[in-house]
Order: sequence, then C-alpha cells, then structure tokens
Amino acid sequence: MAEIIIATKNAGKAKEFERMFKPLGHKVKTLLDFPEIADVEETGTTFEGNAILKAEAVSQLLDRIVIADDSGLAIDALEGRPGIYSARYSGAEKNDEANMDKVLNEMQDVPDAKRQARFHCALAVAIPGEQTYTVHGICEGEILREKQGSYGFGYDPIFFCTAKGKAMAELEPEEKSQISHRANALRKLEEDLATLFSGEERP
Ligand SMILES: O=P(O)(O)OP(=O)(O)OP(=O)(O)OC[C@H]1O[C@@H](n2cnc3c(O)ncnc32)[C@H](O)[C@@H]1O
Ligand SMILES: [Mg+2]
Repeated sequence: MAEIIIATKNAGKAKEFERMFKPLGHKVKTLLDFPEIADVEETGTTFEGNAILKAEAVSQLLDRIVIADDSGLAIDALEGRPGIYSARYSGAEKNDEANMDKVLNEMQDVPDAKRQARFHCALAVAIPGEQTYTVHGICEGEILREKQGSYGFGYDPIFFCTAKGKAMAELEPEEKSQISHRANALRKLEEDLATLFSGEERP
C-alpha cells in the first residue's frame, strides 16, 4: 500500500482524503502527522496558486511527492466571495461557525432565485525534480437560510447540494465523497496515482 502525503492541517479534509484514497489502495498522511512543519502562507490569488504553494513547500521539505488541496466556497450574489479567503472569512482564527454566520448575514436579503454557489477544489501535485501540476473540481449548489445537518466541516451546513437535493452536512461521509468538489478533482488524478506511487511502495 503506497503512502500519500497531503499537505493539509484541516482535519475535515484529512478525513475525507483518507476515505477517498482507501478504495484506491493508498494510505494517507497529512501535516497533522508532521506537527513540526510550519503553516505555509497562502499568498496566491487563485485556488491553484495556493495549492501549488502548499504542495511545493512541503515536497521540498520532505523530498517526497506531495499533494495539496486549496478549496473554498464561491457565492454568485457575493461576487465570488468568500472564495480563496473561505477559511478566514470572519477572522484569522478560522472559525467555521463564525464564517457561516457572516455568509448567512450577508445573504439575508438575497432572494431564493439568486442564491447559487459552488465549492471549488484545486489539487496540486508536487513531484521532486518535476513540474508541479493541478486539477480542479467543483460542486454546484445554493446557500440555505439556516444551518442544516451535522456531517462534514466548514460551510457544509449552509450549502444545499444540487446533485443530492440535501444540505451538504446532511450527507453521510460516504455520499459526500462521491459528489464533492474534492471527489471531482481527485477523479481527474486517479489514473496518474497508480503510476506516481508505484515506486513508493511501503511494506
Ligand atoms: O490550508 P489547509 O491546511 O489545507 O487548511 P484550510 O482549512 O486553511 O484550507 P483552505 O486554505 O483550502 O481553505 C478551505 C476552506 O474552505 C472551506 N471548505 C473547503 N472545502 C470544504 C468542504 O468540503 N465543505 C465545507 N467547507 C469547505 C472551509 O471553510 C475551509 O476552511
Ligand atoms: Mg489554508
């Protein structure tokens, strides 16, 4: 079973990656397993740019293939916000509840017909000595008027997932892992994974 390193400190993402990589025969390690690695500053202007920054920084430190995820919620009525600032929308402390409250507040007067939004996920693959590349996945939906459900993380309770007809936080982890922006991005990497990690088998 190959071991894949994902450059994230987000426990919600970490769990989702573990679940998605398991059937592909890969074990996941994240930065939660490497507490000595400092936060990488997300100074990029796009999801791709930030994913590349995170993947390359950690790949250089560990001299290993590293995948990073930069993701977020883009709301049409808010001109794409919170976008790349999703994690810190309400302040530096990355508080999911406060972030959702801020969005609900800003969306209070937006009519039902204009509440479209989508989650984005950019995955960057940094390979020592090779050019880093990215894939992108999205998941379409609408912003609810109140929080619903308790699964998932981040903005899941206020996001109505069009594909499933439910709040993202009402989906069992297994269901979210089939239709999420993260799953849609990962699907584009699947073919590469077998080749990428064939030389990295661990006992
Ligand atoms: O940078 P890392 O260490 O990976 O962790 P982070 O939480 O800072 O991650 P991002 O910079 O990519 O910001 C992503 C934010 O977007 C939101 N988000 C991303 N994917 C989500 C999902 O599947 N469900 C709900 N919210 C999500 C959530 O608020 C995340 O904190
Ligand atoms: Mg981040």
